[in-house]
Amino acid sequence: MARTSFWAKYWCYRPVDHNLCRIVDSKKPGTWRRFSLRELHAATNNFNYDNKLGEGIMGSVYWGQLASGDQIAVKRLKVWSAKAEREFAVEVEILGRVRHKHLLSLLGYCAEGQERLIVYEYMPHLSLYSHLHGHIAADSTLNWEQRMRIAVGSAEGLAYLHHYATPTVVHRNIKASNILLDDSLDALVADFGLAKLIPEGSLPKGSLKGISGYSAPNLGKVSESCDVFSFGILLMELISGRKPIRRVGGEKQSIMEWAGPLVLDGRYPDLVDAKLEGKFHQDELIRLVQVAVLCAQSFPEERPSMQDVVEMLKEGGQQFVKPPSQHGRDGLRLDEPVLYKTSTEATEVNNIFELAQLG
Ligand SMILES: Nc1ncnc2c1ncn2[C@@H]1O[C@H](COP(=O)(O)OP(=O)(O)OP(=O)(O)O)[C@@H](O)[C@H]1O
Repeated sequence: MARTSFWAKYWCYRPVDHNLCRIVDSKKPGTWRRFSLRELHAATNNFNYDNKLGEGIMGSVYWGQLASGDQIAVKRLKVWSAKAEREFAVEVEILGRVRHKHLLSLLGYCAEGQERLIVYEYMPHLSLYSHLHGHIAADSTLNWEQRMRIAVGSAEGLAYLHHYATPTVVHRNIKASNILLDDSLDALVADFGLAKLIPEGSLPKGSLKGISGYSAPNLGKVSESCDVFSFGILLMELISGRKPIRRVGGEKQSIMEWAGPLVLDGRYPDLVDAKLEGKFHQDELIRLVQVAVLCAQSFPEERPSMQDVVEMLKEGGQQFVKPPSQHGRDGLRLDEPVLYKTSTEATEVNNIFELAQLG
């Protein structure tokens, strides 16, 4: 079967959305600078265990407070490229220049002796992971509107990295713990581009390839489409409140394996996190589910670009995936969505679909 093409055909005739180019202003520009090790020791109480926010594959993150009173998060890299201080600084400075309101910007770095540290603004509302599955999950109910804003915001951040940053950046590690939430619970994509600082072979095999359930099945070259796949998983996680991988009867089940039959039966409301107690926006639910399914397709060339994703998430009224009731449960695989090319056709089906499935 010939692959690709829908996106090429559909999107190449669309006017360019210049909004994406315009949203480059950061909420807080922050002042980029080099920190001394001494200053960071003082800020984090000597990297005290009590200050530790968590640990990832590249190192531990500590909460700290500068003499100015500003709160920071300091990532202390445990594995770093043998690059000289100067080279490290150059690479981090490139990342530091990437500024967007939905990207967690770097405030600076420290490279002294054996230490390599990266300094970020501290996000008191922590990560999406903490809200959905972590230690604050029991007390947190992100409502539908907040989830929708997180979906659109993180898509915009990622689209900026893929399409407008100079140089463009493939994130490589999109997941709920790398989506941080600001004071208004808006999303900031964190940790972008850091994988570049890690030398080949210094991490356990597969650690960046997402043992956690976010990684695309297509092996080989890391590209933007791998981020798009992970973003699809993230969307389904945001809708359902489920982890990307669960153990069911001793077997691992991916979130898409769980969601697939529900999507095929058109039971979209059954995908929604029970914590929302049925309070969600039906049209937006359809949009989120369909975009999630499109992003998580097996074949990378069939996935939309992040720019397309932003437009689809923001635009109401159009359906991009033929509803399952139109071609039968056995006829549709998640990696073979049937796509509509005209909005009229889509609208008609959408109406039938809404009446039949959600009415
Ligand atoms: N600026 C920040 N403000 C608040 N919490 C943060 C900040 N940066 C990171 N964290 C939290 O610190 C913890 C560790 O982050 P880290 O990025 O090291 O690991 P991770 O995201 O869990 O995994 P990975 O290493 O694969 O990215 C995570 O829970 C993350 O959400």
